[in-house]
Amino acid sequence: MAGKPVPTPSKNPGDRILCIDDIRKQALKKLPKGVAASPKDFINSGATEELTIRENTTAYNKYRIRSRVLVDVSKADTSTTCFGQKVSFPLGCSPAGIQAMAHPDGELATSRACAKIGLTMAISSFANYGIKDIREAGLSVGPIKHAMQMYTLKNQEMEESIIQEAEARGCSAIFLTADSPVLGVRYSEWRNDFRTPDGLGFPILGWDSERIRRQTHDDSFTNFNDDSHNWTRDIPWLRSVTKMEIWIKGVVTAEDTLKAVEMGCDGIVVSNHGGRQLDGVPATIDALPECVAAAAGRLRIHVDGGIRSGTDLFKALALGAEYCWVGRPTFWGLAYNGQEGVEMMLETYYQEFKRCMQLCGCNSIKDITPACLGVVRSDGPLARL
Ligand SMILES: Cc1cc2nc3c(=O)[nH]c(=O)nc-3n(C[C@H](O)[C@H](O)[C@H](O)COP(=O)(O)O)c2cc1C
Ligand SMILES: O=C(O)C(=O)c1ccccc1
Repeated sequence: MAGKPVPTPSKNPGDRILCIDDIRKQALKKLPKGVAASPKDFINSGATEELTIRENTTAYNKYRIRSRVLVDVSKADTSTTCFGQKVSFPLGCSPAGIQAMAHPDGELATSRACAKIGLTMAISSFANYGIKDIREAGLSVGPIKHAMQMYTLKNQEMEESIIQEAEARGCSAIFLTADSPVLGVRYSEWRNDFRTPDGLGFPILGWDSERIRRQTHDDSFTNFNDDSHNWTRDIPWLRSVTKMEIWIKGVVTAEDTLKAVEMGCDGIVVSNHGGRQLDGVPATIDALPECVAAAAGRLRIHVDGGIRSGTDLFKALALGAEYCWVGRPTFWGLAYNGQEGVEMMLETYYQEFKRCMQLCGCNSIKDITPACLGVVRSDGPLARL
């Protein structure tokens, strides 16, 4: 359970894991080298100039924390709820495909780690393990909620059967990834002719390794995802086939937040796919406030992209997100040390987040409000939000 730091395996003080970037550095040493088609590049890179990837992280730096002092924070409580279940703090593992390229246990390890720390996980349609196995792996450790990530597929029968399987196995929500009618323009992936490493399948889709290896990542996307996806056709259809919550992942504007409200969605994940789809879209922390304002409490709002510390998490909550997700750090944790590495990654966020709350004088998640932040201006004092 969150609260106890996970012991650092390395005896070498220089290798001690103290922050997320330490885990990333250790992971890079472990991920297969190979210059071509390297999973390392695939995980860390994104679309064209990678402006959005960089801004996802750096945009957090313009906020400063208006910390309040002399508050009794001895009983500060980081817990909240996600999909109706108590979680130890507001963080989960974003849906991210092909986790077995970072560690053979892949999504099973991530599910166990999330359950151990008391958090939620989203399952990618492109997971290397089946929904049943991922659910059972987590549930064998403790109560855990899962969201099932979906794309609108050209093959609607297949889409429906995946949704039914997810519901039957006890998933709580659909995350409909809406930012990917086609894959982004990815120089690194294309130059490297990235293909899923040999031996890994996508059981949720019924694809074996041989089939996957025949095509590039880009081709499999193009052949598979329906670029005629749209709000008015797809959301009512989803509602008609499932009782799970329906969330739209990939929203970065007030206009689309209003669309999601209009279509009766349960929530949105403010996300730019970790800067892997359309380069030049805003950092998610910069898009969040307009989405929060447009929603006006009518749907739930989560966010992912570039969150690399407990302080980033705190800032996202202060700006109106209810829950945050991380993508690449899961791969780094897996590559570093499988399930234990993901636990260490999640614990690192937990420790930083709890201390940030305490040092800011916050005793509960509801104490984290816009009043906790200011914006740095070049020409004057800190501006309040
Ligand atoms: C290697 C990799 C695979 C991903 N696979 C998926 C996926 O299958 N479905 C999806 O909706 N998003 C996918 N994403 C995007 C993540 O869900 C998430 O939006 C993003 O990674 C968050 O940004 P961060 O990596 O900066 O935390 C993937 C991201 C990465 C890095
Ligand atoms: O590359 C991605 O961003 C992505 O969404 C994905 C989808 C399927 C498998 C691996 C990654």
